[in-house]
Order: sequence, then structure tokens, then C-alpha cells
Amino acid sequence: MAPILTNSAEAIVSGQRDDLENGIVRVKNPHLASMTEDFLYHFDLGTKTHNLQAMFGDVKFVCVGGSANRMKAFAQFIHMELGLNGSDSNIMDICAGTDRYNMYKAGPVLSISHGMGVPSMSIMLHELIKLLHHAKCCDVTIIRLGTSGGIGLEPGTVVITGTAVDSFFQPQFEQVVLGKIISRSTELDKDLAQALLNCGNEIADCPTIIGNTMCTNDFYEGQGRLDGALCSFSNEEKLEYLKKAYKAGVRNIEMECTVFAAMCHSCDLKAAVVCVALLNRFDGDQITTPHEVLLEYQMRPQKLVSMFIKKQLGLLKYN
Ligand SMILES: O=P(O)(O)O[C@H]1O[C@H](CO)[C@@H](O)[C@H]1O
Ligand SMILES: O=c1cc[nH]c(=O)[nH]1
Repeated sequence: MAPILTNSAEAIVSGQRDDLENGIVRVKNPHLASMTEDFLYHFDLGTKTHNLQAMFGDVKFVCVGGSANRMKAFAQFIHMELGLNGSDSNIMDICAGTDRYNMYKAGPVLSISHGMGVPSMSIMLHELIKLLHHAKCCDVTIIRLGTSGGIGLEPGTVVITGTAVDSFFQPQFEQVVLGKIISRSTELDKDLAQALLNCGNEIADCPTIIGNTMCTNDFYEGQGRLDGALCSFSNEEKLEYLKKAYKAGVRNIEMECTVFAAMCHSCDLKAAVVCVALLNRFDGDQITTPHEVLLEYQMRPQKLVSMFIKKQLGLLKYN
């Protein structure tokens, strides 16, 4: 179906131009300004109940990932890496009042879980972007740290997304709004991707590439797996699709990158997606790699992003 609205139609409304000029995170919703209170239901945080500027005003980096444990571990890791005061074991879940998402803060770094799939990521991002806006956060960089299925890659390879594409290999995110399809661009920040690649290249045993990432709405049939409860295609058809994806520059598959890229792009947030490939999908579908190996793979995006944050904060030199 043809798109009915693109990014260009989302004009900057009055008041938002000031935010653009002073680097404050912007929202693109003219209705928000007239609300006397904004309650971020899935975070259990609100503009009347919490001083969001005092709590979050110093945030410069937001790291997001599917699992609550991973994002807690990342908060503890970055706390240690940045040499922050206090014990990393005291880092508390800021969203403890709800079990939808988990949020941790370590100095200027916010670490949040988003669950699995586009709807879960989308809800989290609506509330996160509003939170950053209400807190008057400036010049924020947001990075997704995830896992993925590789296409033609050695397991353990870290893929920094060049372009986030949908299941038709198109650089767009389509959403149904009021019964019509809206299409938004999934452009990501090229300089940020390159800076992250440079960090990856400095880390031993952390093979890193830039490649296109395909976002799907399912882990099984949606990613061409033969091992789900349902399967409507043959092994040959699966391989043909994966080869087509490879030809289109796709190097990994996950389940959130297009909505993440589109929403961040629409709100002028510098964004990147850094996902480790857990397996090579040309070799199979099941993830049977030992748990300790998977944990080490999951640390790779964290180490890479930690190095980037340290460089940005002047704690490490750029080569
Ligand atoms: O490792 P995370 O961040 O959860 O991401 C990937 O893993 C999940 C599927 O196992 C999907 O959410 C996919 O995008
Ligand atoms: O194959 C995989 C592995 C992790 N996450 C995905 O979405 N797909």
C-alpha cells in the first residue's frame, strides 16, 4: 500500500524550534504542550509526581536492549568503566513501580530494557523521548545494544547497522495510524556508525562490521526459520530469501531496528544499532551455542559502546 505521510509532513511546530536550536531533545506532537500533566504510564514516572529534570537532566547517552538483565549488567559495567562513585551493586531500577521496562542510571548513561519486537520498542521510545524532552536533556546519543541472527557472518561478529530495512529490504518503517499507513525513514547517523566501527576495530577478539540490518515482526517464520510451530515454506525457499537479503546488503536480522531508527530520526536523536550475531543463518536456525559463549558474545556490543562513551567523555583518547 502507498504511504500517506512521510517525515517531511511532520512540521516543526512553534516552541519546538527553540529546542532544536539549543539541542534539547524534541518531541513532534503539538498536543503535548497543552497538557497540564504527562504521566509516562509504562515507566511509572510523571511530570507532576517526579522532578524529571533533576533526575535525568544530565543524561547524554541512552543505551537500550531487549533484556532487563542485560541492561542492568550494562549499567553496572559502565558504572565501573566510568569510575563513578559508589558501588555498582547499588544501582536501582528506576521503573520498579512497573514490571514493563527496567531502567538504570549510571552518571550520564541511562540503560533501559525494551522487551521483544516493534510494539514493545515503540511504546518504550514514545515514553523515553518524552522523558528526555521533559527533563530538558541536550545532545543525547541513543544506542541499541542487541543480539541478532547473522547472514553469512561468523557467530560473534558485531554488526553496526548502516541502514535499517524492513522484510522487503526497504529503508522504511510503516505503521498503521487511523486506518492508514504512515511510512517513516529509517536513516541512522553515519558518523556515529563509523565512530563505533573504529572502536570495534580497536578491541581484540571483537570482529566488527557495518552492514544493513533487517527488522522482522517474528523470530520464526518472519525470519525464515524452519523450526517454529508453523512453517509455510521449504528449505530451498528459505535459503533463496536469505541469499536475496545478503545481496541487498543485509548482514543481520533482529526485531526492533526500523522503529528505533525511524522514531529517533523523526525526533533528531543521534542513533545507532549495535547487535552481535549469535549464529550464521546459512548454517541453521537453532541457537545451541553454550550459555557462557552467548554471554561473552553479548558483552561485545557493551565493550564497544563503553569505549565509545569513554572517548566521548574524554576518558579515553581517540586514535
Ligand atoms: O537481544 P535483543 O535486544 O532482545 O534483540 C533480539 O533478540 C530478540 C529475539 O530473541 C529480539 O528482540 C531481537 O531483536
Ligand atoms: O536469529 C536471531 C537471533 C537473535 N535475535 C533475532 O531476532 N534473531
